[in-house]
Amino acid sequence: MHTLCRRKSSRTSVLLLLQQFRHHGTIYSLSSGFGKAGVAVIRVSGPQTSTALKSLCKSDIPKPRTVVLKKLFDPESSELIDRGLVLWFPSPHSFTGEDVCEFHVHGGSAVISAVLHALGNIQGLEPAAPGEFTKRSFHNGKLDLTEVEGLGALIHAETEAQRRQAVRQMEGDLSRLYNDWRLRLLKCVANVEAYIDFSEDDNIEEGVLDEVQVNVQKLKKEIVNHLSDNRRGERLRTGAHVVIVGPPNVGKSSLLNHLCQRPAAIISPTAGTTRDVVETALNIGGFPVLLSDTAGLRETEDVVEREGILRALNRAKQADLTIVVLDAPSLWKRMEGEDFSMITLLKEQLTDIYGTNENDTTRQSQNTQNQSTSLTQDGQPFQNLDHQCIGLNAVSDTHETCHNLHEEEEPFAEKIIVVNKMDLLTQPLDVRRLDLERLTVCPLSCTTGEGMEELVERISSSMKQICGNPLAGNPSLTHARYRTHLKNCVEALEKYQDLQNRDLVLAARALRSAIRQIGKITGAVSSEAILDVIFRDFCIGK
Ligand SMILES: Nc1nc2c(ncn2[C@@H]2O[C@H](COP(=O)(O)OP(=O)(O)OP(=O)(O)O)[C@@H](O)[C@H]2O)c(=O)[nH]1
Repeated sequence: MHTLCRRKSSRTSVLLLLQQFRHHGTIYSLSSGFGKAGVAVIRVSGPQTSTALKSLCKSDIPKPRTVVLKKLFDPESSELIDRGLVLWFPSPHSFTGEDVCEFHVHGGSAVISAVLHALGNIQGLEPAAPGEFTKRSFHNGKLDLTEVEGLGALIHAETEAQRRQAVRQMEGDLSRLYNDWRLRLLKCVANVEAYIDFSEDDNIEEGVLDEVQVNVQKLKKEIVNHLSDNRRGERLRTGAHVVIVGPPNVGKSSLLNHLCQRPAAIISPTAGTTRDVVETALNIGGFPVLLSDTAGLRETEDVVEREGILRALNRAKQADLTIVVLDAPSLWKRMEGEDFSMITLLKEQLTDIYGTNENDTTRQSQNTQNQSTSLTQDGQPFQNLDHQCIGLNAVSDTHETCHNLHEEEEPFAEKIIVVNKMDLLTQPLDVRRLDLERLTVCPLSCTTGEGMEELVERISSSMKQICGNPLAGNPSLTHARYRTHLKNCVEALEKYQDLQNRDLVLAARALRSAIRQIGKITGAVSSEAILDVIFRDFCIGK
């Protein structure tokens, strides 16, 4: 235990020493957004900050963390640049942990340029790289990597739910969870190493390994639970994919335009107008949605349209939520006078859309196992028929082949059936009779707007399922890299369990590897290459 701690503390001090030398320059940048604004904030961080402050203000440094109104001058020409607010944050009580100052000036581009130019002329000052202030903050122990990424997510947050999740992460909720796991594992490894070192002298408590085993098992269960989240946190951070599909001319583009309240897609009475995927980002009920309109699905010889249909099916396969649009007049025509159940009818409608039947599906799935693209008799490339299973799963669970193919399918591949153009019906169509388990049917008229509110509510409640409540329970796993490291961690814990009775030295090594994996999430273990990737997404000035 002692040796372990000593080794760790000497490594930590070398790391700290390295970090101190790594970022010795003084950086400056505009920290508020570009474009005209009432106020712009220019930030400086590093050892030369006080020099920069005195040079521009032509006065002594103000009291720490107190706003003062100052005239700002160009140090070279002594010309007045602007009058603004100045703040001084001496190290270590600053965002970066270094000496920091902020100039809050008028937001015109000429003012900003003049202040940046004046700062650039001071010896030792250099423009900041993207995310460099935050990177310094990380290196100085102010934020760990999960908090850094929470801050990044907060800056990019566009909806209320995204903001809530990001604030929680920035405030250290995930960091606390992962650090708790890391500390518990450190305790386990310390006990195992102590057992290895001292057991022969009988100097170690009985049952220490049993206790480790119990703790490892408990921890593994907690991590596995955390991983089994249906990627809620990631979906909330990046946006859930909602895809509109259906036959041509049923009003898919009209629906997209209605939802995003702008003419994003072309609407026309000509069937087959939409050829490619049209994507737009929306906020539905506080959740981020990436909504796609797609080409109408039908048999066609047109090569461009076929490519559009292939893209539509691909998009639908990746969707978190699929909105299948049908049109009420054709649905009504099919129901009129015919005596078959709603399930059969709907199944047929979906089969029409996805153009397959049970036998086809079996044949097609064999095709897809062998090759993703095959040729039709006339030598034309065939679309990847794998996608044609979508929709049928929801209707018939007896579709074994479909099911097998979709074992990997996300559980949130939900579907909503929209019956559009209700305004054209002269006779009532009781769409409630179409309600099926797992499928919601929403009657709608894009022309009159009737049914739109209910549809938005339905999408919104699907989003709640897909993205979860960011404030409830344990914090969500928000980044794919956390998932990778946690999976590796679970594997290492399983390796420990496998080896503990056979080779304790190797088992201890597996435990240490599990600790390293968690350390990589928080940044306790990091490399410049990984940091570069993480900070690359930050803007300049942050
Ligand atoms: N009466 C009526 N017409 C509608 C409604 N929704 C859309 N339309 C009309 O139906 C036609 C087709 O609408 P689109 O939104 O282009 O249909 P689409 O499904 O995107 O068509 P494709 O691009 O061919 O796939 C247009 O003339 C729309 O004005 C509706 O609720 N009622």
